[in-house]
Amino acid sequence: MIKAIVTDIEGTTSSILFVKDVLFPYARANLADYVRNHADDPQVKPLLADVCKEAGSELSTEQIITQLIQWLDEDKKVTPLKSLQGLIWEAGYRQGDFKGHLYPDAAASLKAWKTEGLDLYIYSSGSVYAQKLLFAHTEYGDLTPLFSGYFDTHIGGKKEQQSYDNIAGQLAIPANQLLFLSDIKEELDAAKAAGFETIWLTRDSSPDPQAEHRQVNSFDQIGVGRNKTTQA
Ligand SMILES: CSCCC(=O)C(=O)COP(=O)(O)O
Ligand SMILES: [Mg+2]
Repeated sequence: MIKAIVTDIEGTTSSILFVKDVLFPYARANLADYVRNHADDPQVKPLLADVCKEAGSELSTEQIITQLIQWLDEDKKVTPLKSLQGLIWEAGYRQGDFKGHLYPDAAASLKAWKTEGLDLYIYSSGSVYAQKLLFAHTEYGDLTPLFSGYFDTHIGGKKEQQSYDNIAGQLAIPANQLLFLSDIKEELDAAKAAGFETIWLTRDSSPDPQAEHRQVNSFDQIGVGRNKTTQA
């Protein structure tokens, strides 16, 4: 019996194009000015120090900016970059430049599952701050009350089994009572190795007949909750 659902964002609850064509370009366009203007802020300074640690050398502010832009262009899931992106997106959400994208089927199912008593969690490479911003500013209003918690790369990388062991440990729920939803097979493989139930959101792509994960193209097909099972 599934007690809680842990879901990925990009490609799962929300469109990849929203992240690639709206969020990432907005962060890229504003990153240099943001870092220059906030380099000494207490919440930014340690992130810039983490960039140097991650890069393995002392960098000037301008070199830090160049390094961050390189990681952003390569879509590297480096924790200080993800934290800075969240801080930069805040202005975009607050000014109404964009809203957090959510597939209609994801919004409806998340609401229904919560009503049925399932606990819902997010696990994304985007920072917890960025996750909360996205769900607080959707076409469906503020959906943050649906979620009982959020995980980002501070718990570990999404393709590592240990991260899912850590999540199950923090939630104090046996892994076989947790369902993980993602669009990325390697993330699902890691979750399955930790004992999670898994479902692969294939959305518009063709199913993979070899995969060990149940595949659906919409949240409507998932069918968990009271008197339901995760089996196809
Ligand atoms: C919090 S939304 C921004 C998503 C993001 O920055 C990202 O890297 C996508 O990661 P995900 O783990 O949701 O695929
Ligand atoms: Mg994803």
